[in-house]
Amino acid sequence: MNYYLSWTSPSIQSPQHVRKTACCSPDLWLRQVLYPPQWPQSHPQSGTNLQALIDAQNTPALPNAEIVLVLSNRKAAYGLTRASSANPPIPTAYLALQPYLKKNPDKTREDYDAEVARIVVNAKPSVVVLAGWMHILSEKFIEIVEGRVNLEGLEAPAVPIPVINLHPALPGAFDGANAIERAYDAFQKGDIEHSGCMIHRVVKDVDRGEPIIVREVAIEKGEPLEAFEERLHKVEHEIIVQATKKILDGST
Ligand SMILES: Nc1nc2c(c(=O)[nH]1)N[C@@H](CN(C=O)c1ccc(C(=O)N[C@@H](CCC(=O)O)C(=O)O)cc1)CN2
Ligand SMILES: NCC(=O)N[C@@H]1O[C@H](COP(=O)([O-])[O-])[C@@H](O)[C@H]1O
Repeated sequence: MNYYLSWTSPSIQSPQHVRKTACCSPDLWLRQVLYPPQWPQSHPQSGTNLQALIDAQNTPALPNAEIVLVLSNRKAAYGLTRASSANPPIPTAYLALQPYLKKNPDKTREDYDAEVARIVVNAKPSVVVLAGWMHILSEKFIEIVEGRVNLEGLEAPAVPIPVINLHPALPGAFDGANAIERAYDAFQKGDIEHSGCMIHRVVKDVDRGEPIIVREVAIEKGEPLEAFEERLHKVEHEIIVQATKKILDGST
């Protein structure tokens, strides 16, 4: 069954005209927090996993795919540039936590997550992919995108929307932020022999969802962190497309 896939406010029309969508937003999913070894999110080196998905559109890796919306939680995010520079350009949107809380002093972080969920559900996606999104999503977000909780003024999703995340470590190894650097340091101490990356389902507990694709990545003795990181990112760019396709194909 051929799907016509578009992203973020995507639409997949199968021959049965079942309207499904996959939702991919580098900043919703790829937002990076600034920490020393990482690029500032405005740096042209960031959003590379989004770029992998952009490049995979309408190829055998991701057939009939088209990204239609990119949501950012940072104005300067280079993912926005990647999206608007794509051919055809991909529409973008923006919602950041702190400005939201400043504008809505009576609201909470969970309310912010609910608004993020509103944007996502309004796109009617079949999947939400987190790929560098550095904000821990509350259960409220998950409940809304799965249709278990209704949000005022929001048409609930027809089917639960799976949320998947790209994590630059092996299952249960280095949960949380800065996993690449922590794994590299652990290797230097002789605590691990290799590291890896995975795509897993997103649940309330960070990085503890069911793995979908797991790939080991070697760390070479004496190599600088940057060399390991480059090798790992290359693998990430493969698995993020593969895992998204698996979810959309219903093969996982
Ligand atoms: N409910 C879930 N939310 C998120 C998950 C998840 O598995 N469940 N994965 C993360 C992505 N991630 C690791 O893969 C990750 C991102 C960010 C953090 C973190 O500590 N964030 C802090 C600090 C953020 C900041 O400094 O701005 C926070 O959100 O308060 C840990 C793990 C995406 N969300
Ligand atoms: N815990 C989540 C996490 O650390 N995610 C990491 O953010 C980077 C995004 O890169 P990109 O902006 O080049 O796509 C990726 O390395 C991804 O594994």
